[in-house]
Amino acid sequence: MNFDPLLDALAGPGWISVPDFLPDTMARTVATECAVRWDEGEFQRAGVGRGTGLAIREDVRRDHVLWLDREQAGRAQTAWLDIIEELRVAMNRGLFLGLREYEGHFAIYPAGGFYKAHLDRHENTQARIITAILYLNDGWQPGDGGELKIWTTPDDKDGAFELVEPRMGTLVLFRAGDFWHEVLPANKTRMSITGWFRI
Ligand SMILES: O=C(O)CCC(=O)C(=O)O
Ligand SMILES: [Fe+2]
Repeated sequence: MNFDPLLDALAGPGWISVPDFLPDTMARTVATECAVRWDEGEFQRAGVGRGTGLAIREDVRRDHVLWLDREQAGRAQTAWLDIIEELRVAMNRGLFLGLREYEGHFAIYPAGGFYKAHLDRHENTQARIITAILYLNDGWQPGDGGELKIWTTPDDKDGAFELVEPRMGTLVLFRAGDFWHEVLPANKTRMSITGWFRI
C-alpha cells in the first residue's frame, strides 16, 4: 500500500479522511467478523478513563467495544492488523514517531449511541499518539447518523469542523492529542474499528 498521502496529511494538517481505504470485499469480511462477535455477546460497554479511573458514563458515550487480539482474530481481523503494522512502520520511517504498538477495538453504537466531544489522549499519559478509525457500515446513507464531527484546528473545540460519513472502508487518521472530535447520534447500528498507535 502507498501510505505517502497519509503521512503527508499527518505531517501537515494533522488529520485525514480516506474513503475506500479498504477495498469493499475486505471491509465486508471485517464487518462480518465484527457482527458475529457481537451476536456471540462478546462486547462490553465502553468506559471513560483508564485503570482504576475507568467508569461507564452513559451521558458521555454509548458504544460497546471488543478489543482486537491477534490470538483470537479471524482472517479479516488479522489482515487488518497486518495493514496497521505496515502503517506503523511507515509512520516511524517517514515521520520518526517512534510508535511501538497498536491497541484497537471493534466498536458498535446501537441506534441512539453517541460519543460526546473529547480528545483521545488520557490524562497523565501521552502514550496515544495517532488515532485510526475504520468504518464498517454497508450502505450507509444520510439520515443514518453517526457521523464523526472533527474540529479541524488543533486544540480548538469551537471553530471549523468537518463531518465524516462512517461509510464502509473509510479510514480516518489524526493526531490523537490535538483534535477534538465527537460521534453524532447514530440512528442505526454503527460499526467501526477504533485504535491508537502508542509510543
Ligand atoms: O468512531 C468514531 O468515529 C470515533 C470514536 C472515538 O472517538 C473513540 O472511540 O475515541
Ligand atoms: Fe475518540
